[in-house]
Amino acid sequence: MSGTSAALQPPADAEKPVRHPDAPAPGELLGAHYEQCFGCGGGQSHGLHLAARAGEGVTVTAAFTVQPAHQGAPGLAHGGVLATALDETLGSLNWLLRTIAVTGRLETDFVRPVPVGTVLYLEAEVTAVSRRKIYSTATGRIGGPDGPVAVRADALFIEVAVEHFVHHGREEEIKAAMNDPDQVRRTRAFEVNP
Ligand SMILES: CCCCCCCC/C=C\CCCCCCCC(=O)SCCNC(=O)CCNC(=O)[C@H](O)C(C)(C)COP(=O)(O)OP(=O)(O)OC[C@H]1O[C@@H](n2cnc3c(N)ncnc32)[C@H](O)[C@@H]1OP(=O)(O)O
Repeated sequence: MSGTSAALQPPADAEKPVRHPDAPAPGELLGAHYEQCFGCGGGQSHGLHLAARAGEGVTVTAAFTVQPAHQGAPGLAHGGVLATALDETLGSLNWLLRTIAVTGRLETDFVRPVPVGTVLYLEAEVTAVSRRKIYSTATGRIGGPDGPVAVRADALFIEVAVEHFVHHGREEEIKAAMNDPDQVRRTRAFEVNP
């Protein structure tokens, strides 16, 4: 069974997404938006280390190998970890819009079990934009980039200002991020008007 709730249907006046002129070129690796991110950061030893790559239009691809630390049942990936991989891939689309956004809603279908050691091949696309709301969809395939779909998701991301993190994040990490020139540079790469 699969389906998408009404909250993830773009309104009639939603617009087609526009790739930002300064977006990374198709084929370019996007890199981590934050070194300590569980999804994409290199600084989390049990993280997913998901490496997303810009595609054509407002699309990305990514791959991640399920590790023993990601198990739910014996030898199988935890569903929440797979949802994280989808969430992270969908979030990386915002590099192409040069918009900072957070996940408001994420609806996931788990179609096939994903064993430890499997490479999950992810693809994501922004389908519509309505003011601050960014609608997107993703799939994760196994056995190869054209293999069967194991997981899929639809999502709604909401655009936020950088102050969202400064206001809500724990002070010690926020201070460290603001004092890290590399982090400031990465954050600016997300913003249209840094
Ligand atoms: C140097 C400085 C250091 C900083 C460096 C930072 C690096 C930055 C770079 C990149 C970061 C990217 C990070 C990606 C990480 C991967 C993705 C994640 O895991 S994100 C984490 C999980 N998500 C949350 O924690 C959101 C928690 N929720 C909220 O904070 C709020 O609810 C928020 C911002 C989502 C919305 O709150 P409102 O007050 O701003 O806006 P309202 O008016 O409620 O919503 C706006 C519109 O969106 C709809 N909406 C909001 N939430 C919805 C929902 N759950 N379902 C359906 N519609 C929703 C509303 O109905 C409204 O629609 P209508 O404009 O009226 O048509």
